[in-house]
Amino acid sequence: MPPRPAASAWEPWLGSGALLAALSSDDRLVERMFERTGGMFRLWLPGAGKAVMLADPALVRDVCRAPADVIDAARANRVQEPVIGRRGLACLDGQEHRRLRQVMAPAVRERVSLRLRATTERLAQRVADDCPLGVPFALGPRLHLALMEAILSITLGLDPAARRAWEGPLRELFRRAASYEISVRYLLRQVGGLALWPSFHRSRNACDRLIHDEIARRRHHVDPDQADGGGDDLLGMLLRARGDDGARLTNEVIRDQVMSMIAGARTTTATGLTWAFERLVRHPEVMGRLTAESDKCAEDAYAGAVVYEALRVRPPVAFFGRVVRRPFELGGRVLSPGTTIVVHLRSLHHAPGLHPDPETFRPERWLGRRPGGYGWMPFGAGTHTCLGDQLAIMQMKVFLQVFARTLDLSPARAADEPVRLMAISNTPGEGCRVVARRRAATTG
Ligand code: HEM
Repeated sequence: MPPRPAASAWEPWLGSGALLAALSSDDRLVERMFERTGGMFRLWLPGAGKAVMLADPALVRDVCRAPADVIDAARANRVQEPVIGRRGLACLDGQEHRRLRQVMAPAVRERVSLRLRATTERLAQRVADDCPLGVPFALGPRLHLALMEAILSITLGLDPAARRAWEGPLRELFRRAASYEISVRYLLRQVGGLALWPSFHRSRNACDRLIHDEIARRRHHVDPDQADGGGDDLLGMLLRARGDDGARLTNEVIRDQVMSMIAGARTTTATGLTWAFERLVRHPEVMGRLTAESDKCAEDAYAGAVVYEALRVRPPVAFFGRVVRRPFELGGRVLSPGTTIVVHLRSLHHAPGLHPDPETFRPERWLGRRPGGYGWMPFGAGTHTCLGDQLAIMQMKVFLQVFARTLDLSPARAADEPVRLMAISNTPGEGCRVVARRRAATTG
């Protein structure tokens, strides 16, 4: 990043304008603000007040390394509280947060290489086989449905028949939670903007009833003191877990973690995968190399590199946030308590001097090395880093390889799909419109 120019009185106004423009789907102004200000600018965030937006890796590192009594890693996530609940993982801090992460991690981290991989392969093959042939269609919505199915199975072990009862209420709840209405209501929460929202509460209650019925059914039928009593999905692990005092988790705490997992996984991996295909179909040489590797079935190094690169050039989550607890010096400025720090991931990943030729989609840059440090952080960083990172990477690699083995994909239109900011997701404007043809080698 170039040296930071002196702060101007106009900066928060310009910064807020740039964010507004980004929310109405043009984030070029955000990039221009970063160019003007050397990777950090001030703005006002609706509902949160004073804020700075960051894209300078050195400053992001300073924020991520700051001690917990200076930077609050959970407070910025409270905007998720209406859905994931007060005790949802992202809203917690300290000992309670650490303990719950330890309980939940095995469901999505340690099992990733075993049974989940085979299940993911079967799911990806079904989705690839169901794609229409020879006509343009949007691949994204199909990936979203498939990955929702996956997370419901990992979290609650739901089979297809049981899943049908959950899909409607969850869709309804998340439709409201991702709408602009929730931002306005969050802004007005002090005067009852969220409390006085009957349709939202009806949707949430419908989901809560399903979760509590499932908890009750498991508690009744299985002995959670057995090694795999309660099931080997996330819910089973939560039912068997005990707190430091030896007591079991309450139904409310379990409900909040189930919702945290579904909310965390619901669109993120599918959006990342949709972007990976959007990039691949516009880079036939990359697709060719992925296909050659996938045909061998034994390796996935190149598929991994494609995933890392897609998450770099088009991170599905647009930002993550932290809040200042005590006066904090950052890049020559002192941020006062209560200031929200927003890390803008796409600009960070394109910061000058970080990745050579940053605009180019080139998976080769990741061959023989894993991303690390503060210049690649699609999953955030520190104590609140994404719990599903390894699961998401595995799912993306498997889908890419199965699709490459099964179909020839080409873009339905030549131009890149625009990046649309929806809530905090960067989504492909057309949902990745492609034309699929069955690969000659794989037919019959
Ligand atoms: C490509 C896919 C994904 C991306 C890009 C992504 C991104 C993120 C980001 C940026 C955060 C915030 C991290 C921070 O504040 O430092 C986060 C948190 C979280 N994610 Fe993901 N995520 C993905 C997939 C998943 C999946 C599949 C799951 C569930 C299995 C999941 C569950 C969570 C949870 C529970 C948290 C909160 C962790 C905590 O606060 O301790 N995510 N994710």
